Amino acid sequence: MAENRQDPENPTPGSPQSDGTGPAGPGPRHSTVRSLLRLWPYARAVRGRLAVSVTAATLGMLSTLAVPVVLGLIVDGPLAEHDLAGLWPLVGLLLVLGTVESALFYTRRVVLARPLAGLETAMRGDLFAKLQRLPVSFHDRWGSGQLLSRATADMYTMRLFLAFPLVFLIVNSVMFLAGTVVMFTQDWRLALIALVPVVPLFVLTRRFESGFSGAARLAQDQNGDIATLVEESVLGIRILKAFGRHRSMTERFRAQAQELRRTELRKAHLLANLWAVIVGLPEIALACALAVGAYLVAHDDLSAGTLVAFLSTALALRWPVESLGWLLAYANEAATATDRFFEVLDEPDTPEADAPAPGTAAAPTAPDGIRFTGVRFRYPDAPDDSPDLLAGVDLHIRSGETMALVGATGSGKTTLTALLPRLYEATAGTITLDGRDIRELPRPRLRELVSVAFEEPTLFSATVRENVLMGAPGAGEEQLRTALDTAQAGFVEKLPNGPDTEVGEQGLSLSGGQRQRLALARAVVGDPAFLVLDDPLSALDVHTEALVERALREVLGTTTALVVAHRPSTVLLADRVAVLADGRITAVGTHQELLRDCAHYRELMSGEAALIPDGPLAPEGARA
Ligand SMILES: Nc1ncnc2c1ncn2[C@@H]1O[C@H](COP(=O)(O)OP(=O)(O)OP(=O)(O)O)[C@@H](O)[C@H]1O
Repeated sequence: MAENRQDPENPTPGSPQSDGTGPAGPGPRHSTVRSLLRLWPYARAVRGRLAVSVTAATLGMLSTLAVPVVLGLIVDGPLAEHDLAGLWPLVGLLLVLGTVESALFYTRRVVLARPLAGLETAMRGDLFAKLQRLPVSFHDRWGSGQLLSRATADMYTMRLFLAFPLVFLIVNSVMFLAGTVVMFTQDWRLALIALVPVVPLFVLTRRFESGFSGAARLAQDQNGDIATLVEESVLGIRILKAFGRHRSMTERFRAQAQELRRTELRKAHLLANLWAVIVGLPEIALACALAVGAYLVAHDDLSAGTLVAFLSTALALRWPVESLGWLLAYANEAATATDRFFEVLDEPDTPEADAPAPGTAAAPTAPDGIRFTGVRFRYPDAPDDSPDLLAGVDLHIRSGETMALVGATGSGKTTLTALLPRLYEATAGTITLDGRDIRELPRPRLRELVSVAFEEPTLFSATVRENVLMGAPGAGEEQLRTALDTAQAGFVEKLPNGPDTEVGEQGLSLSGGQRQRLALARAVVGDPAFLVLDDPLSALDVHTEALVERALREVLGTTTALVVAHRPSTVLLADRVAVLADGRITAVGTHQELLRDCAHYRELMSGEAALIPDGPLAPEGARA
């Protein structure tokens, strides 16, 4: 079985690199707006509420802007004329404006909270469904933490952007334009002075954006790398402890965390620089406007009330301008999260089934068993100068026959078995089941027909029953019991809740042999027409192995099976044995025939055979 675990000392090969150089690294960087526009198909569902939220926020902002105007009226009117009676209606108006503003603020928040939570759920659901559809080769390339961070942190970033920064980008722009118009109506000279910083700020924010978006992408990718490292360390904690590698793993974690810290500091530095200018420049412009305004009031060229109103308006515009920094930062982070989300969603799906060759799709199938004809395969990331791992495999497993597959370690046995349920696609040649090309079968149908038990038995955080019945969702209690009996999984009855006992994450609360037996039960529960077993008994003791073998023989009598075997005892389950070497099937025959005629087979079996010189597996000569 190909071990896809990571060497604790080396990073996941081919996982997306945080420097963007990995196979699944960042795609072409789009502009922030273009990236964010891709969210529209999801945001469309909440467009009505988004509009209500923007409208409420805009009206709230406008009522904020109206306050300085009323203040100006108070200063130039009732205060200048000592008219106390005229003061109260204007004070009342200020109160109304304050109340309206808080009501609108509440509306803005409430109206979006629920639909955006739904939107996040929908996006997360799409991502998960996509991950289930993507081929195994995709998962080989991507670190699990990269996918985890896309399904969690990135989703949160996108939802938060739609809830606040997006609304405020629109509202603040409207407020800025409205405030500018108000300032020009109050005094155009002061308005021009106050607006001088707009040009340098525009140039600066463009520069900031290009620097910040790179850092935001790097930080999000580094977060994914850290998630991968944490996940692998937790899953592999026993190995790390057993080999005393927990300290070196901690060092690696620290190094990655430091890198992330540096990136976050770079982001903070860029933002701080922008902020210093965003806050500083308008303050200087405002001070100039105040000086000029005071001069104009002193020369009776401007009323004091207008100056108060103008300054209050300009001060009310400080928030839309100052918030620009974090709004842009958030927009960039959301654009990066969107890019990362769609990088996964844009990956080509595994087709359900290839177009059947004309006239063959509905062809009646004959009981022909499994046929590999000229099958070739190489992993996409194999070195260019390496030969194909499978270089023309021809093998016929007759209907109802059990064929053992033996070969040196790394010869490609697991890979060959993985081609049958189309976990990988053969690069050339054909594989047929009862005469029908597997590419013509819809994948769900193919996987109903072909059942698999891998050497590394993966169990999910669910009950034993759920784990086993995964192999045949419609199966009932009787089939469950039969499958558990076949796999000699009697230990299940002794678990606290029998088959309804939850097995921990990856079934870690069970022993290796127990997990292997449950995986075997899962493979046989649906009485599959074709069974693939990848060294299914490797973790069992001799006694249990013998019991499983006896029960398996009954199951194997009704199916066509391919069994990867390392040990003679497993080979004995089979009717015939095929030898895989140099990417081809070099010999096929019964165990005895191969022992007699095939030197490579003798070599492969000799280690085990030597241990049982008088056993039924011993070469003729050894028993003599
Ligand atoms: N996902 C993968 N990507 C790239 N190369 C892989 C992948 N899986 C396996 N390989 C390589 O393919 C070769 C064959 O692996 P495979 O697991 O099929 O061998 P095997 O005969 O089953 O070995 P074993 O008897 O040790 O289980 C190995 O050199 C392995 O490194």
